[in-house]
Amino acid sequence: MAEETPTMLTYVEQTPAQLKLNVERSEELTAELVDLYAQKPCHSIWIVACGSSSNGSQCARYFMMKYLKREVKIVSPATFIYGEHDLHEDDFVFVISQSGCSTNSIEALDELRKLGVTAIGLTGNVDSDFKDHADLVVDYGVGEETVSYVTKGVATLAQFLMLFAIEAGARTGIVSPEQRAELLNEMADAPRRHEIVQQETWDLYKRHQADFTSMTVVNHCGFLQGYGIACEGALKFGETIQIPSFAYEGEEWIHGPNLQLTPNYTVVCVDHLTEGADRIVDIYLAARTVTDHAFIVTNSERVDDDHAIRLPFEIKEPLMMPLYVLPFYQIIAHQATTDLHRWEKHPLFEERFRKAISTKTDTIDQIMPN
Ligand SMILES: O=P(O)(O)OC[C@H]1O[C@](O)(CO)[C@@H](O)[C@@H]1O
Repeated sequence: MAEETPTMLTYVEQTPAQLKLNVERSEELTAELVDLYAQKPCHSIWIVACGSSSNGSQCARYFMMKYLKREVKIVSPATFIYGEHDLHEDDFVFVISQSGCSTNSIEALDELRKLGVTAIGLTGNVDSDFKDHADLVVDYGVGEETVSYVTKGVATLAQFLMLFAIEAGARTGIVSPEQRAELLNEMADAPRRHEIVQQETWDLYKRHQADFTSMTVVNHCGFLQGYGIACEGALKFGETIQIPSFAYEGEEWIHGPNLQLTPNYTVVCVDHLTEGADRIVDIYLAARTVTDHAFIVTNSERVDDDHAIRLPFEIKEPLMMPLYVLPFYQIIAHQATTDLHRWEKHPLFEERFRKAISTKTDTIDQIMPN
């Protein structure tokens, strides 16, 4: 029997097993990057990445800052190449591309070489074009993912960056052995939590299928790691459902973009579960006064269950939550696109835009044929 073509959902469902495998081989998985990091005291960390690779980094950013006690800067490859590359001599820089085929990320590796800096490329495909442009190619451990609307790759990237922070922190004496053990122990529960969120999302989707298949404009809000998750949600909804979909830091949303709110808008909030959590709930409740199409990931009792995704487990380190909250967005993006028969793009986009400008090398057709 012919094998079924994998979909986004195939890889959402594979994510818990990959998260489990990777946390169990934390030290080995991150060793190459940790060795380089520990060679000399680091000033700041720069991550150069676009799209989901940038969002996965945004999801891990505050965890990395907390456990490495360093600034972590995320810059898009073009911005880096065109001018924002004034590196301090002790800065630690790497470029991320899951496919290893994004032309802007490949050029950022070339830019690093021009600047005389070791060009480190973090990727899910070590045999991609990255290998011809990097001094060191590091595999972040996604396993296989052949669908270009990446899902497993985003969660495992965020996990890799968090594991890197734990192991580099432990190696440089910032993270104690007890802290390391506690963090890895909680991360070992992320696969189970991921499965719970998958189920919660299917329940929410079934209750609100009419809402999720009638969205016209979506505004996504969150703070800190909640903002990272919202950024990835905005990208996925935009890429797949093909509707205007934007992410805002919560307070930024209510300082302007909220002025366009109508009962037709969809608003999605992600509670980051620490200081400021009340504020995101306030923002969600304010949005609900105008539109019924408002949803939130939260454990707050101020919010009714009907519009909420709950996280019914003991969370000690909320900065880790992207590892198991991302499927909320991924499942809705997949299912709404499927229900709406919206996988095809506009014919002029296919015929003209794709020919007018490219963002990936030709190798992408072998790496992500689906
Ligand atoms: O991580 P990569 O492979 O560089 O891709 C970055 C982004 O490019 C896209 O494939 C669009 O070209 C996005 O789906 C993806 O998030």
